Amino acid sequence: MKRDLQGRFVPVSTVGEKVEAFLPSPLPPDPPIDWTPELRGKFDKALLALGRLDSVSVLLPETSLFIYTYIRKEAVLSSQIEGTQSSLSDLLLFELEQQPGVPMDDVQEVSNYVTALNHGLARLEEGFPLSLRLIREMHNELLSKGRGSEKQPGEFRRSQNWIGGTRPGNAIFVPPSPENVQECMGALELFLHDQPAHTPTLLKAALAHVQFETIHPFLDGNGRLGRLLITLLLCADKVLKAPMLYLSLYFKTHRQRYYDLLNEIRQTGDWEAWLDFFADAVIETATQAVDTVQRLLALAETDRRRIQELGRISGSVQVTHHAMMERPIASPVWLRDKTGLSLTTIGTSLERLEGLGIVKELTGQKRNRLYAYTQYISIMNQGTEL
Ligand SMILES: Nc1ncnc2c1ncn2[C@@H]1O[C@H](COP(=O)(O)OP(=O)(O)OP(=O)(O)O)[C@@H](O)[C@H]1O
Repeated sequence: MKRDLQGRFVPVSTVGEKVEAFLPSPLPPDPPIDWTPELRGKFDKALLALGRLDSVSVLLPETSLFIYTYIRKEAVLSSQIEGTQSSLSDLLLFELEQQPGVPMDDVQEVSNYVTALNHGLARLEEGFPLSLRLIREMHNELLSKGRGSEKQPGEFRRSQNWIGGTRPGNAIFVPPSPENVQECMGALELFLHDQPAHTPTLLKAALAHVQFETIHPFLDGNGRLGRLLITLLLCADKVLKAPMLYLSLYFKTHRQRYYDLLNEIRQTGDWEAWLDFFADAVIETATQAVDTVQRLLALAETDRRRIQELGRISGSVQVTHHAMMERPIASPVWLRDKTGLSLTTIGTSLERLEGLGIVKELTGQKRNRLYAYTQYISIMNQGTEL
């Protein structure tokens, strides 16, 4: 559905140039969303896919083990959109204080993303609302260490920014001036808190993401934070009990269409086209996530049966294997601390797991060895390869 311009242009002077900054109208869209049977059908399908994802993550005890690596997979993907060259294994090695195969700044960036997401989830758990304060706190975590630290972590921008182009004059888009950021974000916060009217969560997440990117409230990290916001909203409103839905891979795969849609909504007011894309993203991503969980569970089950056949020693090998489902790259010391088994027993268990081809030693050294649950990592890795 076509609407008028979704805001107004305000002349601003920046970096010696006069340009038109865009001041978006507050959400929700006016006139309201046109729920054609096709769009309604797609949203119903998206909600169904989310429900399935939520039920596998809640009903199966083992899925809680996957979350650790799953969040890290998202961090890798979301940071890759930004141009960071770090893999899931690099991040897991970094967290074990081992040297990853890529520049430290890159992996630090991915690690910050994990910290930001976990911070947001922990605050929600405490009962803190999804508010501007929480968004700024997460931004602080996202940029506080490494490359972004000079880009005002945790603070809304105090200068004019622009998207695309080398200067404001040839930019694709100039977001609102810094004087208007607080007001725009205040309106977005009201919308998130269902004022003046309730908006169903999935629709809210879709609309808020675009509005957040249009306001571009920070100097850097707007893409990553805007993507985090989607998952956080779904968790805050209990659509998902575990943070299992991440659209980064879909946005990365359909990047041009994603950017075009963000741009076009402002001009044409065609929110429905964006909602259609967003629902497709949710359906595909949630379905893939269920598939990943099922493949991981099947792998774990097959490996457990093989371990069973080891006979008398199998008990401690099972315990070690179980711990490696939480950390698919682990050191013997971490496994000892996690399981309470002795280092000697862990060593023997890892040898047996290696013998079965389930784990692989990574360092080739006699000391400070590291073990990877290779097939598990390769299932998780799908889509993250550079
Ligand atoms: N034309 C546009 N209008 C509004 N937002 C846009 C437009 N093009 C891109 N964006 C958004 O801006 C984000 C990039 O902003 P920024 O560089 O601040 O974020 P980032 O997290 O550092 O980078 P990235 O999103 O590439 O990981 C994109 O991910 C997208 O969400």
